[in-house]
Amino acid sequence: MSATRVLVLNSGSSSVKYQLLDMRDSRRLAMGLVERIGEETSRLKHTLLTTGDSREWNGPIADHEAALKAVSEELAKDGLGLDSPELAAIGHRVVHGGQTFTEPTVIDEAVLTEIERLIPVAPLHNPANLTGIRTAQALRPDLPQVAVFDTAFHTTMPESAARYAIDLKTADEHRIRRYGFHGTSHAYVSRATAELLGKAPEEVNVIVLHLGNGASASAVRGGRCVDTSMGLTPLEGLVMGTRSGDLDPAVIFHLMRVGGMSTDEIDTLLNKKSGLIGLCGDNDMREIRRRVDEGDEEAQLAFDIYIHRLKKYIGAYYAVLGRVDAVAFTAGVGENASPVREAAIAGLEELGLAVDGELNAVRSGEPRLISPAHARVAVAVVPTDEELEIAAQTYALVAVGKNS
Ligand SMILES: Nc1ncnc2c1ncn2[C@@H]1O[C@H](COP(=O)(O)OP(=O)(O)O)[C@@H](O)[C@H]1O
Ligand SMILES: CC(=O)OP(=O)(O)O
Ligand SMILES: [Mg+2]
Repeated sequence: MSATRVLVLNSGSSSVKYQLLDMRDSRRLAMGLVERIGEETSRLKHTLLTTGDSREWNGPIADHEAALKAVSEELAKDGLGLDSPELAAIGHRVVHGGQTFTEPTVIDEAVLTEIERLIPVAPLHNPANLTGIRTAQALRPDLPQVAVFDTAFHTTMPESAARYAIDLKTADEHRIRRYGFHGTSHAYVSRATAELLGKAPEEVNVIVLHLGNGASASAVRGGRCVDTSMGLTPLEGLVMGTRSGDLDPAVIFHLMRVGGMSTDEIDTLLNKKSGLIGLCGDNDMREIRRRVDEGDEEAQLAFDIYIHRLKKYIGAYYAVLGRVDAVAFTAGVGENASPVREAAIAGLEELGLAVDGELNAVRSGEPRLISPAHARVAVAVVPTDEELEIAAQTYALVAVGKNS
């Protein structure tokens, strides 16, 4: 019996998402989520997809190591434990791979050292990713562990997009450049959008809008990323759940000199207390829309700022690409919030962009067009599947070794 299963771990700052897939037919066997790690009210939700049964566990889970052990126990209850001989590999989402990692990579000590070296540029993400890897290694030391990097898809950006206009020597000394993130999602969604249009990825230019709690836009020409909105860290670009996105860098000097704030305080302000939550106290788009519908002015302003920034990036990437075949909305907000899609595209008719109200209101887990028939540019909702993409890349890497 050959091992054909892959466990995918996506360790976030306070959560772990996981999926177990059988790569013979890319079928999901189990999936789940541990959230609020480090709090008293942590929660583990596990679903066995072969039966559809779900279990929930509530109580304190101290750290990512404890979370992964709890996940391993849940999987074992369904006979899918990490000790299974059918497990071929564990695939890990790693957020920052710098310029070093342009491909999925089998993890060894040197790879771990490099991921650790990149912590200063991904302080919310890389430490959690590392704990996930180390815990998984301790549970199955014999198994290949593969890192799939958020930054990899963006390494095709030309220097004109990847460089900041600062002194070259200083930039190079500190490896300051635009890396971009959510690359696994941008890669998957741009390919799925081409498929939806019945074309090969090489034939189409797509603007991908990944709108989750973290949010980023990318310009993809013929399957290759040519620009993206996140930069050195996942703080640049769009307005996000808790992150400010773009601002005048002088805001930081001002807060230090005039506001008397420390570097760490400003870091926390911009990464955790800004964006939608900073503007209106809520970061969940469902809650913000509910408040907007009740006439809440703060929520309306937060929504308007969010949409204004999004629209600016659509225009910018239209100009970068020159010709656009599709704009694709994805992730939690992009897939579910029809008012966001409607407002972001409103007024762009001259660019060939429009949304059909009825199509936009459809709720579905399938890729779908929401632009009117015969529109010059397709507008689409394309659900992302970072876990499937990580599993496919992980399996491709380990299966090649086995079959050759
Ligand atoms: N039905 C919905 N309507 C509007 N927004 C939604 C809906 N469901 C989820 N969201 C938004 O999606 C966000 C989470 O997106 P997700 O892609 O899962 O983020 P992440 O992977 O960064 O945690 C939530 O914070 C919420 O704003
Ligand atoms: C890179 C990033 O912002 O990731 P997430 O959306 O998972 O926070
Ligand atoms: Mg996400």
